[in-house]
Amino acid sequence: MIARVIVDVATNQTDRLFDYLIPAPFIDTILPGMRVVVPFGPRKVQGFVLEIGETSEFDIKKLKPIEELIDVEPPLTNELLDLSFWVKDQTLSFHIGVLKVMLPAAMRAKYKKEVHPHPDISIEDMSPHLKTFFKQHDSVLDWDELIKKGTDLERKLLMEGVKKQELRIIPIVGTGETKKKRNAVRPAFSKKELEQFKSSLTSQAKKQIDLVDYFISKPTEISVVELMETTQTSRSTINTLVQKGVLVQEEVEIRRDPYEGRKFERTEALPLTEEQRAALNPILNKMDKGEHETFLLRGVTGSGKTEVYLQAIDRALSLGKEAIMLVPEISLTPQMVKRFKERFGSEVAVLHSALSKGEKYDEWRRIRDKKVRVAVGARSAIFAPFENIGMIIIDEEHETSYKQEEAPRYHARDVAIKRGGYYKCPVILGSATPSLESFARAQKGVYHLLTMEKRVNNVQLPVVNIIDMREELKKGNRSMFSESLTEAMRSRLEKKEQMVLFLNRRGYSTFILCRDCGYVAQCPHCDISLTYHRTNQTLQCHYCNHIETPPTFCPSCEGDSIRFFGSGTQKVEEELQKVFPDIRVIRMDVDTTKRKGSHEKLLDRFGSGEGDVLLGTQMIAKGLDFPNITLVGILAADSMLHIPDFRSSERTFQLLTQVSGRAGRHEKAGEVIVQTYTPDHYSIVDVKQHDYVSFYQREMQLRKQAAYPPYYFLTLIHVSDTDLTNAIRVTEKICHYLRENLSPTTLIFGPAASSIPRIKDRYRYQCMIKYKVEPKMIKVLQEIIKTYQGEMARTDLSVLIDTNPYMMM
Ligand SMILES: Nc1ncnc2c1ncn2[C@@H]1O[C@H](COP(=O)(O)OP(=O)(O)OP(=O)(O)O)[C@@H](O)[C@H]1O
Ligand SMILES: [Zn+2]
Ligand SMILES: [Zn+2]
Repeated sequence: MIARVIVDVATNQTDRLFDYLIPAPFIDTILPGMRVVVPFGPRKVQGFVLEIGETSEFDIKKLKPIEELIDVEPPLTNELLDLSFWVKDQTLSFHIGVLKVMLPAAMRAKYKKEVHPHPDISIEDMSPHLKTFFKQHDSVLDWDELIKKGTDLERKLLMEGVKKQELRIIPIVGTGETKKKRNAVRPAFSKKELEQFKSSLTSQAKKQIDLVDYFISKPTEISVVELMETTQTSRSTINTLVQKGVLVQEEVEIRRDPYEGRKFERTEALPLTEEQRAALNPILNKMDKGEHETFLLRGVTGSGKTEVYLQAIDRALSLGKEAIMLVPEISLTPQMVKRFKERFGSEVAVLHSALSKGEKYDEWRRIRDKKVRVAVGARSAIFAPFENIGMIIIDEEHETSYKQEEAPRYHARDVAIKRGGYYKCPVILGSATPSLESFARAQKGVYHLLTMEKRVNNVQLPVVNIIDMREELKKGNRSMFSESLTEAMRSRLEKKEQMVLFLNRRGYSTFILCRDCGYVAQCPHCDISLTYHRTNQTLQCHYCNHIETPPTFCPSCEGDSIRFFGSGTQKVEEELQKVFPDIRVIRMDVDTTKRKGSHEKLLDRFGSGEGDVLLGTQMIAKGLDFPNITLVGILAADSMLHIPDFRSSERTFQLLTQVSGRAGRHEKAGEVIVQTYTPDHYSIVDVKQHDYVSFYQREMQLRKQAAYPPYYFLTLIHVSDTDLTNAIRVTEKICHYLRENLSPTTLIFGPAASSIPRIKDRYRYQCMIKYKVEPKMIKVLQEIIKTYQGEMARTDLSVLIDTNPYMMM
């Protein structure tokens, strides 16, 4: 017997199946989808078994045997193995990279496996040899040890035990951060004793008193870190009380189910509005018939798309099937997760990047073991290893985070549709602002278009006012808030209503500039200006992490007119405090949400009314559904328009619409104030009118003129090298080769310097291909990779191909 294996060595020469002999003990147990250890040249490497066969095209005598089975049950299903071939071709990736991206990160490393008697079987009922085996060993047995040390017969018997379900193998996957424990303290005294102790303290021991007070009101265990946070005390104060015997310190296990112990009230399906019903029916119809179709659900913000998703998933479950729900990372908020947990309870697994490796593995395991039937997660959840999928949903389908920006450069939307075809189930792409590609496909009838134009309960869409900031300047208002916005904020503060202030992070960061000579601090390794970070007063490069201290004198003219420009969220917060000294600001940006769970805490605080303003970046644009928000202010609406990317208008329109959508979602009417320097730009005007279709039509005109998607397909080839001339030379050669080999209707642009011509001391060039039909495309691109493979391995040259680019820089 032969196993065909993809080995974990990513070069072009290895990107194919290698044949290995299956040693006798593994013959009955080995299955496609399992990982193995195999000899490869002088090394031992991991690999995935993709096929098992009787014969090899190669000389059997020269084949080497598999050394080890890493998995006892295959982590990848047959369908995912098939899918991996397709993904690798579509994205021009190494096969091994695709297989690995389908598994949770914790499984990319080796892990321990414990052997236990199967819980459904008593040792007495086991086959005789296993019985004696367990009688001899009463401690926990390590699977790999047993396999390594055992005789061939013993190995075979063990394998059979697993197959016959007499044994159970429990993988012990480390969390990566391994420590699963934390320090906690609890009071050793009763409430009365605590009070007595408190009275024995002098008033100098203020911090100790604070701690004692805390435990008088809350006599339960709390982690040391949390205690320090809530009581604003130090570890040493806590230690003092531990030494005095007032508190007991102990190590407690951190539970890996992040939602364990949390109670979710079950919700029932809501009676649908007419529009929701009209959207849901055709989807249910397809599901009942067991047919695949891709639906594009365009529903304005607050139209109740989520309820449609929930009921579609519900139908899949009642048909005995499973469902995958994708949400962009940033809108995978606790609020969002809650809505799914409340409806489907313990049927839901959640996969997102805020989980630790171990937690992610546990959730993934629950899917693979069929313990849950709904997977909610960000991009990679599209590979959830279900085997009977009835529904796949991609919320906010226009989000570019569904495209992975490193190899394998897959788009979750394409994978979703591929899997939907395999399982003959519907796929819903939902958005208030669909991508142009998807809407164009819906217009052509490739996707089935469903529309919801009204908000639930006839709530009105917010009134959008556009403020021309050039006029403000003329009036002499130099602050970052226009008069209208200041007035609107004042009135919300009076009415005790809440507001959201949005600052676009991208293209709008703080930099330093010399007012005399125009010097801007630049990264010495990248052609990009450095960003000023207020918190630790440094200049940082966001591309290579270079850090330096800001100059006090201009390095160029030696003048002292160095100023900080632009406005980050911190700056906005300071300005807000100046105008409204009592305003309570909850700021959400990369700095305030670094710690795990802080995102949730900030939103909870805002939800419970502890803040007047939620101030933030992209992070607050989506998914928020708070009834008391009646004002949304957008500070620099056009900052993204100037990014050199053909999608910049589309992104501006999408983002502004999403942020606006946070206002007035319930009883209270909403207002949006958009501050801009380009009030006449259609992507801003159409936001005011809530007119997606108008925006779509104008943008399509421009895309047509400029030959961009959806009229053309794009492929971008990035060439970079520390050696400038070589980067140019290689790009020239590639362009030449493409011109020779692709059809005459295909447009080839390049070589051109990238819009950031240098990053980390590497010079960057591009070649862009625009095409309509190009059957030879994949072959030609594979040829290019092959040509430069060797040079890339030996030198600093890098040639990257992106067959569906979203980052044009
Ligand atoms: N049929 C219904 N009856 C009553 N309330 C509903 C119904 N459907 C949805 N809702 C409520 O309406 C509000 C808006 O719905 P939801 O958040 O699903 O909208 P959405 O279309 O997903 O919006 P967005 O794109 O802005 O996130 C929610 O509070 C939801 O609970
Ligand atoms: Zn200067
Ligand atoms: Zn840099």
